[in-house]
Amino acid sequence: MFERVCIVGVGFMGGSFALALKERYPQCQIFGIDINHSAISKALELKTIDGGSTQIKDTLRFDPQLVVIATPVGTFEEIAKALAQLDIKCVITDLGSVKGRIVYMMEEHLGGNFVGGHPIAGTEKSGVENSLKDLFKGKRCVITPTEKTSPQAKKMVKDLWQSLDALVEEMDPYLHDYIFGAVSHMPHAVAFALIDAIARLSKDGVNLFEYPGGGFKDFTRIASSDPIMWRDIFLENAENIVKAIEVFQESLDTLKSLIVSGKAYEITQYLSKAKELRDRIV
Ligand SMILES: NC(=O)C1=CN([C@@H]2O[C@H](COP(=O)(O)OP(=O)(O)OC[C@H]3O[C@@H](n4cnc5c(N)ncnc54)[C@H](O)[C@@H]3O)[C@@H](O)[C@H]2O)C=CC1
Ligand SMILES: O=C(O)C(=O)Cc1ccc(O)cc1
Repeated sequence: MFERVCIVGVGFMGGSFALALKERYPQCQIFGIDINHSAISKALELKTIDGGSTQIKDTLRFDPQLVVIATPVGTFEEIAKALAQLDIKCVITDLGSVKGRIVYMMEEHLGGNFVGGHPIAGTEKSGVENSLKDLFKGKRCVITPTEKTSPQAKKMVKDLWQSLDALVEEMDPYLHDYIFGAVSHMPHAVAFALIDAIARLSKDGVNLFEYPGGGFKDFTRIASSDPIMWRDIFLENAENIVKAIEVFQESLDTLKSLIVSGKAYEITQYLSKAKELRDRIV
């Protein structure tokens, strides 16, 4: 089914997508584009890609059936403009964590052949050397077609994700940003901020980072995530994230007041409700 696929951004996600494609379609040739020369050489060395270039114009030479954009979301507009200038006619999709405005902007440049995508699968690691071939298996993948999306392009992207054993769900681009602003982006902001707080609570020669137990490590693993990727997500989905942070601050303030006033019963109620909701997550 797939013979030539081009991946723009050969990092953790682009590399994982390449490995998953290769496993499913062993005959598929994968060409990587990355502004960072060392990403291309590592990917070639690991045989994650079959060819590569630091120049997006080389996409044309490869004549792909599909282009997958896997760079930080802040780079999407310049990449869409470059692909539009090359007059690329194939289907184009992406793996970015923010959709909303971005999807409509990409469509302005690329037309109905663009289909927004977001696999809800990842880790705190970045770089092609950390790529995982089974990353998408059994994981949700949101696609965000609009009224402008070509039905054939949508079908190609949907079928591809299903063939990689992902669980595809279609969603409005702005609803996507509300949901993932709350369940993914805000918790990452909280994890980064928690580390900042612990740094500021360390004092008089006491380095609090020497003492964490498993809970702290579990909770803050995602604060090891790539700063550029997360800067771009925070800026691109700012409105939803700021609202979610405000709601979180209210929840924290409620708990804080219960602690300050020593209301043991109410604290138990608050914690029991949170535990019950958390225990329901599969
Ligand atoms: N890391 C994760 O767990 C997940 C990430 N995503 C999304 O996937 C995308 C990629 O993330 P990662 O692979 O984790 O990042 P990464 O940092 O591992 O890889 C990004 C790659 O893009 C390259 N790049 C940056 N600007 C470029 C440009 N203008 N042209 C060509 N290449 C460029 C970088 O050199 C790097 O190799 C992001 O949009 C992110 O929001 C989505 C789901 C999960
Ligand atoms: O590391 C984790 O647990 C993540 O939550 C990874 C992740 C990061 C960004 C996404 O858009 C989707 C998944």
